[in-house]
Amino acid sequence: MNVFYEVIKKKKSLIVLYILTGIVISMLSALSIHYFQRLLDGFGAHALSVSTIVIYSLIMVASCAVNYLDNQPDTKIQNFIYLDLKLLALKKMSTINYLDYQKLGMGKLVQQIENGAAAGKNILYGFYFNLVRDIIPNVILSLVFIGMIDLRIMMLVIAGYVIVFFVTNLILKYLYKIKKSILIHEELLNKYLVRGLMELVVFRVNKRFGEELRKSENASEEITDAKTKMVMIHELFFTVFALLVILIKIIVIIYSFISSNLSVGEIVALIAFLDKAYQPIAVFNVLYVQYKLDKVAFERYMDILQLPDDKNLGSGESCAVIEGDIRFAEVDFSYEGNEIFKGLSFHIPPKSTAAFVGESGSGKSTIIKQIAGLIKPDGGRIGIDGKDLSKMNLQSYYDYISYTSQESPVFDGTLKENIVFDSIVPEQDIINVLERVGLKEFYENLPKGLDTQIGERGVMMSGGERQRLALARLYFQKARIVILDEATSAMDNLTEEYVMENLMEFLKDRTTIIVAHRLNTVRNADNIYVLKHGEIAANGRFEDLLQNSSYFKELWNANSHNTVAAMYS
Ligand SMILES: Nc1ncnc2c1ncn2[C@@H]1O[C@H](COP(=O)(O)OP(=O)(O)OP(=O)(O)O)[C@@H](O)[C@H]1O
Repeated sequence: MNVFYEVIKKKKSLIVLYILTGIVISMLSALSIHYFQRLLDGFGAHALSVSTIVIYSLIMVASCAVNYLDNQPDTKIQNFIYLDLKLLALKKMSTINYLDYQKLGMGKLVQQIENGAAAGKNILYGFYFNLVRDIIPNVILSLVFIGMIDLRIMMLVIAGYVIVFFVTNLILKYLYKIKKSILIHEELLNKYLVRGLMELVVFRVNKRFGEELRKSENASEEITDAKTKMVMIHELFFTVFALLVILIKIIVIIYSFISSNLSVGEIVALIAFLDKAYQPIAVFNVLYVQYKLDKVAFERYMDILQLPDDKNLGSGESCAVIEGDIRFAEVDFSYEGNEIFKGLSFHIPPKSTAAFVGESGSGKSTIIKQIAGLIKPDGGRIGIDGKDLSKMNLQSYYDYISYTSQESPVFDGTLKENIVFDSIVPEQDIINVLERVGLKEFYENLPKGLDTQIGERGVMMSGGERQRLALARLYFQKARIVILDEATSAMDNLTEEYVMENLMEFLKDRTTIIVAHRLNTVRNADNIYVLKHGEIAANGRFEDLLQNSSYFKELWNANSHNTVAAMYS
């Protein structure tokens, strides 16, 4: 599997060392039984040699030392496999086709990645590595040493293996079904959990928690029952297996007694080797069953990794957006057959401010995502500085655009880091910007000023403060095209007016695109596009629209505040 190769290739030498150490441990273990047999026979015959005692002791000491040293690669390998698989999922998110990403539910996705990474670790580390460095060497060495004592007993042991494999395959089919049900219910449970954590206020006030808890309890009961069933089936297998080994041991003892051609040392060694020959097979069976079941979880993880990438992220023409000229020419777009735009055309000249307004669902966000190259048109053309966006390399395009949404993330770090990241900027410049976004007072009240920790581990910020923090970042970016998607939605009118006035002044030589529900936000835009069901119902400056577009007036009046404002205008 390609994904395993991706993980392994980073730590090739560590893995080779780990496999070799495993083989050495198996050899030392077999040799220790062999020399123990020689010790016993030496005792019995009163002919114990010093060299046997010395070699036996050295084997035991070496075995202790290698077992201890083995912990280091062992711990490293199992952790990095698990974590690397998680990182691969994050890497996938950085290139995944946006529309496919939208279809993935967040809670389920997190659990799918969690289960998949754990399953991948079990498959690679728990199954393949165990097989190569432990199970195969132990089985081969035990059979060789048993064969050296008696070939017929070796054949009996091999016959036992066939029975074990037969039984294992029988139970596997049944376990598959149970495992799939566990995974589905675990993903569901996680979905409810994430939803409950993220929507606490909505769920509490709307009294949704009761229903969510009921569904979660059902899922949790299904998981518990299915897991218990799986353990019981596994344990039944072990019990049958232990009985089989006991039976073979009794046959060997009776056979040795009747034929009376084996020494006490040989019988003790045979019993020990029988355990060594079967123990890895028991382990193998558990691992094999687990491997097959883990494949179910791993396939679900691979489904995510195999989702298509946005092809424009890795290929296409590199570009330099100098002007910031945006042109939609006859753009068509549908979401799975549901038509959103048909022949949509408009032009946003460089260094102008364009705004998109309109009722919910009219297509504003879809246009923004198309300008950002996330959603591709089905027909028509989007031109940036005259070049076809669908032929551009988005990685180079993203050097020139910035996107700020209403959900402004606050990162774990200081106020300064949250604004300029790791750039070196004079503190006074940051303080000046904080004033322009109306956060001066907020900053002045912070215990350590710009070095105060905010976000998860520090000061919590209100929705409006977070949005102003996100806007402060814009003052330190050099994007030619700036997208503000409901970026001031959580601010009060006065604050918004102050912040936007400063920001528009700062952005006057860039192309700025604003999406807003509150029409006040876009009052000063050069061109306002009024969208209705995916079409441009009207466009122009604010005052002109108010006079000439009945639909815009309707939108303006719809807001209670605006209604009052309109009465006095
Ligand atoms: N991923 C999707 N799959 C299917 N339909 C979608 C998807 N995203 C949006 N839509 C539909 O496309 C239409 C336009 O959605 P869009 O998000 O662009 O509207 P909007 O004007 O930004 O709405 P709002 O103001 O509520 O954010 C809506 O009818 C919406 O239901």
